[in-house]
Amino acid sequence: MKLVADGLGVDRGGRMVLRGVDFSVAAAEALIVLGPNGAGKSTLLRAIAGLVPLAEGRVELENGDPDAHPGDALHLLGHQDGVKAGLTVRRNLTAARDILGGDGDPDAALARVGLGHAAELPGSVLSAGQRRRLALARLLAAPRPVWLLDEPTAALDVAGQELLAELMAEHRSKGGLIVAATHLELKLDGAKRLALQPIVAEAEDD
Ligand SMILES: Nc1ncnc2c1ncn2[C@@H]1O[C@H](COP(=O)(O)OP(=O)(O)OP(=O)(O)O)[C@@H](O)[C@H]1O
Repeated sequence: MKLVADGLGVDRGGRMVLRGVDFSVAAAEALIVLGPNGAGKSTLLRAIAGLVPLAEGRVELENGDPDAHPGDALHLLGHQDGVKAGLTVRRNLTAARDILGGDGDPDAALARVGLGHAAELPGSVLSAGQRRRLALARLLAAPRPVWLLDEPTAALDVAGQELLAELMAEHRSKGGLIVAATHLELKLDGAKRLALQPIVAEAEDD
């Protein structure tokens, strides 16, 4: 399994925000996407997930399950944690597993991210860091090989960042691959790097 982008370009609102993006990430590898605000990191993850169309180039999951839609092979953990406020923490996970498929154990996932004590609480009472931990638990409850992580350390305390590093290492050791967008350093041993810069509007020719 390999995630490959070749000459990828994306237009948002009539302006190219990504152009000529090339990368290749194989099973057990990771790619860190770096860049300042507005460089197109989130857009790239959404383009990989098929949530925004490509204006140029291609991105494909090679040697994945030929019968599966590429979107079924990935998780996109975005800025929004996707926590349903009216559901309990456990129900948040079981609902996600029902929708996404998979055979992960929700209670084991909650214990792993340090939310075992909160299983019966409504999602609405979780703190920002707990919401992010619940989003990480979703990666465990509905296992998928490709993790697309957008600023995954956001709201996590030091212990939470250690936990994230462990989960990412375990995922790779099981043959998963990771693309993570960040402003900051991430603990991802041997990761490839892709540096994005905002595309400055080109001067118009008269
Ligand atoms: N729906 C949209 N319509 C028009 N422009 C958009 C849209 N979504 C994003 N953009 C623009 O695309 C560019 C890249 O945005 P993106 O959110 O991908 O950057 P980012 O690198 O993730 O930034 P940050 O570090 O601030 O999260 C920005 O200039 C943004 O204004």
